Amino acid sequence: MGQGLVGAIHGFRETEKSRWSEASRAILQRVQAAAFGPGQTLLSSVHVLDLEARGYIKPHVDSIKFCGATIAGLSLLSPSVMRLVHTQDPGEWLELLLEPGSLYILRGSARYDFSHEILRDEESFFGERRIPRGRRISVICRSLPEGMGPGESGQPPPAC
Ligand SMILES: O=C(O)CCC(=O)C(=O)O
Ligand SMILES: [Fe+2]
Repeated sequence: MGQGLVGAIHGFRETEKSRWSEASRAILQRVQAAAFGPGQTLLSSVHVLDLEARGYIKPHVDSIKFCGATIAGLSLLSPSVMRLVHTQDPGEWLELLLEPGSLYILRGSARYDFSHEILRDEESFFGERRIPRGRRISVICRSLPEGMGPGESGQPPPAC
């Protein structure tokens, strides 16, 4: 696990999955086509995170050692709010409403210069709108760090 994430996620279980049904593979291929460039190699397994209704993710930047330039996450079941905050200027922030079935893509400045977090139920508002949190499952694809071949990732982190 990347150092950035230790202790960042509360109320969860997770797995790394590399074998998928044909139907799921078709969906993952759409995610990959939308989010990743032809020059990007993906981590060999996909990260599946199951957050309970009271679970949440504290602000963090995914490890630059274990994860490359792009993070793409498919959200399932409960809607949630993801907040991005600039690491050098906390006054610069934005929130994303992650509807079930939606895909977010963090790359460029959003990947490196902003932390991301998933708000806990008590704080789960999108603007004025209350977004009650239930169980949420996310399916997260990440690229490998630049210059790292698929066989060189060492211990694949359960999460970045
Ligand atoms: O659940 C998500 O969509 C994000 C998870 C996350 O930030 C992480 O595993 O690093
Ligand atoms: Fe993350």
